[in-house]
Amino acid sequence: MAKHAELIASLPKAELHLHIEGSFEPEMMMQIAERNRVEIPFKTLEEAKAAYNFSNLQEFLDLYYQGMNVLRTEQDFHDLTWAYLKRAKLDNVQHVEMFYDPQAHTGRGVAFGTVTEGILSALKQGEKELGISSMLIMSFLRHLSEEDGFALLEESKPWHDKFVGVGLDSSEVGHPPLKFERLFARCRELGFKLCLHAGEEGPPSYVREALLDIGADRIDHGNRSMEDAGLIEILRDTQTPLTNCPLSNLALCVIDDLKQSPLKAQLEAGFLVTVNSDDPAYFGGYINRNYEQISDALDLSAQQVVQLAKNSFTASFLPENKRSHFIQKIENA
Ligand SMILES: Nc1ncnc2[nH]cnc12
Ligand SMILES: [Zn+2]
Repeated sequence: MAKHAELIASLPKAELHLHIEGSFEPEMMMQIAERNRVEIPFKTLEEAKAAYNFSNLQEFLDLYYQGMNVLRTEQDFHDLTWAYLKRAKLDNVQHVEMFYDPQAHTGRGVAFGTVTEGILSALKQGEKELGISSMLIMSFLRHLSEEDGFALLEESKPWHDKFVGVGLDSSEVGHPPLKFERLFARCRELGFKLCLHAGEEGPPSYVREALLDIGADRIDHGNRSMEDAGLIEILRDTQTPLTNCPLSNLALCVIDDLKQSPLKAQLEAGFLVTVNSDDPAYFGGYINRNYEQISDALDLSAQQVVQLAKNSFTASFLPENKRSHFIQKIENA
């Protein structure tokens, strides 16, 4: 058992970096494939699990996009989201800011409204029945063009009040934030928070672009920021949140060992860093397992674990009164 397992289980947490399509467990994938009569390349659960094996981001993404191909109906998206929320509840997640990738669905003929309404209905149910508050972040796929991004922004117009922000994900190297400079400027004008994956595989210059040229409100991953002393200073001084995903970093070979994670150094440098699960069905663990494994690997103190849980609310897009409510709850725990 992990050293701080009980403490971790007891702490209220916010999950700020979670792709709902990355919570698609192979069991559910097989059920939905059957229900929708969609062919998948696995005959058994064992075969599916054996395929969840990758050595970089692109290998993972190829599987991730293939897996979500079985999702076709509003009910599918509802079921996927509901399953995640029930699982998150077990880990004492009390607030989630969830990414989804509409272009990965509209690009194969599933309507934007089908995807979005399915997710939203489950989030509403999660609030009511599980007491988990939630916000939705619409992500742009960075391997597609900025023009495609503008088309998504237009298509999503009737739902703009349902999103707290927009994101940028998928294949990082070769697709720097500045490729989407005009798109994010427009999103900022529309009042969206900006969350960009940067510095996962890509160089520190991508984090600089996200932060200084685009004006990101949060950096997703940001591991490679540690290679740039100037950037370290900026991240500390601006308190721009970083959403670190330890088991994702390990599975995608961003690090060879959890001991190489920058998380402790970032905490000790005074960054507003958080722990998240990214794509938990693919990377071997939901949020508590991420906290447990990284705490053991880096020998984090109980105080540092508590700090991470507090950071998860401080770094959220919740209004100040709600953030301090949760932080108070942690202090009283
Ligand atoms: N870790 C990750 N990096 C980039 N794009 C993603 N889409 C889903 N998970 C991702
Ligand atoms: Zn991610």
